[in-house]
Amino acid sequence: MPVTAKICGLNTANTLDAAIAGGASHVGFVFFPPSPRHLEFEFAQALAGRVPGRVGRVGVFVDPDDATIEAALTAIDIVQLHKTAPERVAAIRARARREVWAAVPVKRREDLAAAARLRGAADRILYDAKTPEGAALPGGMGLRFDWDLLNGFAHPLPWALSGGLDPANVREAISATGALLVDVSSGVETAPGVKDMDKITAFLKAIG
Ligand SMILES: O=C(O)c1ccccc1NCC(=O)[C@H](O)[C@H](O)COP(=O)(O)O
Repeated sequence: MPVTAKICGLNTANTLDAAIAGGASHVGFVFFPPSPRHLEFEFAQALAGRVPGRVGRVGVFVDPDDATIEAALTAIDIVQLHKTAPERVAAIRARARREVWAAVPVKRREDLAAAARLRGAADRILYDAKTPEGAALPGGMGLRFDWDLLNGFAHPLPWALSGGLDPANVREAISATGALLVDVSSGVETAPGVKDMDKITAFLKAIG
């Protein structure tokens, strides 16, 4: 099975185009004002218009209210939720009528128990590195977790691997975990929120 990739936190036309040209299966737009990758809805819509139908447009949210999701729906195909309780994930999925991914932050093996609670609520789990208590962002911080924690884990849903991936380590991450979908943000940036076209291209080449 070919491995595919989501390039997250895209915020310029050039870097979005590089992700599409490089073969990304998904592109991510962040709707979370504290993030350096946050997009206004109108701009997200303009970016979304550049994305061909074969590429999934993923909206990234942190425990959003209904109005926030509603405002973004015209720009996205998939809702990705962080810090959102399973019952709320299910409610958003029912209301938005979109595929829903839910992040499971991982630092220790016991963190994986959260995955089972998403069965029936989400369509896909995004295993991501747990960010420190009090951190401004629940993702997009370039942190990785111990990939061996996924060894032998019975995944309750389709899943993707995220957290601290970059062009140099993504191949090893895929070998270690068997991931078929990988997700990256900081690893293809030159500074927080500043995506780099060459790094995007290198990341997508590395998984091919
Ligand atoms: O990227 C953000 O700014 C962000 C903000 C709020 C919630 C989630 C966020 N990112 C989620 C992602 O899907 C990232 O791609 C994922 O956490 C991996 O990030 P990185 O470790 O920097 O590659």
